[in-house]
Amino acid sequence: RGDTFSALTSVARALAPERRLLGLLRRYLRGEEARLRDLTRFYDKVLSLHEDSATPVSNPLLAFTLIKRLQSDWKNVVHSLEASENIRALKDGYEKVEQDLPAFEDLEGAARALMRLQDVYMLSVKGLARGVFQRVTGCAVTDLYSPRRLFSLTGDDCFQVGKVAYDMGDYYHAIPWLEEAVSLFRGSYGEWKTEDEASLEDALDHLAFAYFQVGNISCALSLSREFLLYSPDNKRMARNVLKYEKLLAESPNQAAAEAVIQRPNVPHLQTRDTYEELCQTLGSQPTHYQIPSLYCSYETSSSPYLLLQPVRKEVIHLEPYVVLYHDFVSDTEAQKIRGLAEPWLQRSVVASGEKQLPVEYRISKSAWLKDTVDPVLVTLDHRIASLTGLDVQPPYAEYLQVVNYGIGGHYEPHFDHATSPTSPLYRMNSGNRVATFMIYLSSVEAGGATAFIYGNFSVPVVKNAALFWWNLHRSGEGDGDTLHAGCPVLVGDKWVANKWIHEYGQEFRRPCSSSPED
Ligand SMILES: O=C(O)CCC(=O)C(=O)O
Ligand SMILES: [Fe+2]
Repeated sequence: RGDTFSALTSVARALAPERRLLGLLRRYLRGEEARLRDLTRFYDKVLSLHEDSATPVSNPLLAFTLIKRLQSDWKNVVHSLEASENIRALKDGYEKVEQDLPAFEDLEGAARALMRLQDVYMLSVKGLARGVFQRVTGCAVTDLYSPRRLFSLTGDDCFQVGKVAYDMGDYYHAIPWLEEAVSLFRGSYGEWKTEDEASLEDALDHLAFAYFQVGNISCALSLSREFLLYSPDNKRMARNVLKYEKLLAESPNQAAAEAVIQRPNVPHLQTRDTYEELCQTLGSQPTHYQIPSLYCSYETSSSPYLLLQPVRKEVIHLEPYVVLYHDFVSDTEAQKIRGLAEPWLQRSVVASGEKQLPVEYRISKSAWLKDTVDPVLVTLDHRIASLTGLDVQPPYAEYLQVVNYGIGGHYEPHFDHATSPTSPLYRMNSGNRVATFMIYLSSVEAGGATAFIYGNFSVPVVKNAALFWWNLHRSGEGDGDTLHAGCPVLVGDKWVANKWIHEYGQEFRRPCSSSPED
């Protein structure tokens, strides 16, 4: 529980309990409909007796039934247990499903994901609430993705996102989401929805306080006044209005102060702008293909295997050296590997000192697959070895790490190699991670590119292709230029597999050098 949002397969699995709940609600509705039909029948019957005859009691049969109704029928109607039996069945059914439902941390994780997508892709909250994925820069509006069917959010949906930010003191995100909630609630005022947690008053209350927190007293005041229109007896709000009026009277220019709210701190601040720009290109490099040293070829070199089945190789970048091997796996192989990993997926962790921890900057689940699990993994190892010329037998390479990203799943700029001597990566006793071989096991609809920050390029998710790069210089020194990231997935189910190859075992395959530049 609490780990549904961090992989899309887990999110998909949450469809099952909802289908069970739908079944329960359908049964409940059928039961209640039948009950109300029967009550209506009784009502109509008695009503017609009152309307029909002039002296309904002159007939002894009618007189008898009047007495009987008042003595017995009405009591049975009013004290009927059917309604409570129906609701009991619904509640019992819900309790059985409850343990399979996402936890509050999932709601938080999913809400943070929407905010992340909003930030990295510069999406407008208004657009998101209407179901469109539009980047807004100044007056220019670009569609980053056009869904086949528009799906819009309700006031309560937007309130919940805003509330997650609000509770973290993150007013930068809370304000636009609560603004949207207020505007949607205003538009549907008076239409009560059973499923809603919040109302217009709640949204106004939170938004007013958020504006107060960032120093926008005049907005706080007008929202608080609007609140009092709906709940005039609220003492706390009345006190707030007085406080805001006093503050504004003391320093009237507060009214005009439109303070610029800073986006809350995120790691890698210095590289964040480049990272986000690279993500926004969604992997397209307009100028990149004009450089002659970057080329495509058929790799037939080192191994007889490749002569029989050449692999299309695309040199993407030289320093750091990054190549993309197209159609490295088949659709069947990709599907097979995803299926092997699925039951073992666990929240991804990162090395932090000597420990491994889940972090906000890596949102995915992953599983390690040993070669012995399935012959397809052995085939894959042979193929990697023949393409790279490196030894990928344990302990010279790690098991295959299969990764499934979650809602807005990402991996912010990082190095694959260890940057501290205490890193858990050294536990294999085969040195540092000299190279990364990463296979795209799925496509995505939008987002999820692999961005190389200092290389200033990003690679789109190309299904079945594999990306290769060296993490270390020939001297064994980490190559700082390999700082890279998995951009947040905007729309889609992204899967990758990592094969990390270590230094030892490669001495004659990639001879070392003392020049730090190599
Ligand atoms: O998913 C990606 O595009 C990059 C993943 C990555 O860098 C990693 O798993 O270490
Ligand atoms: Fe990486």
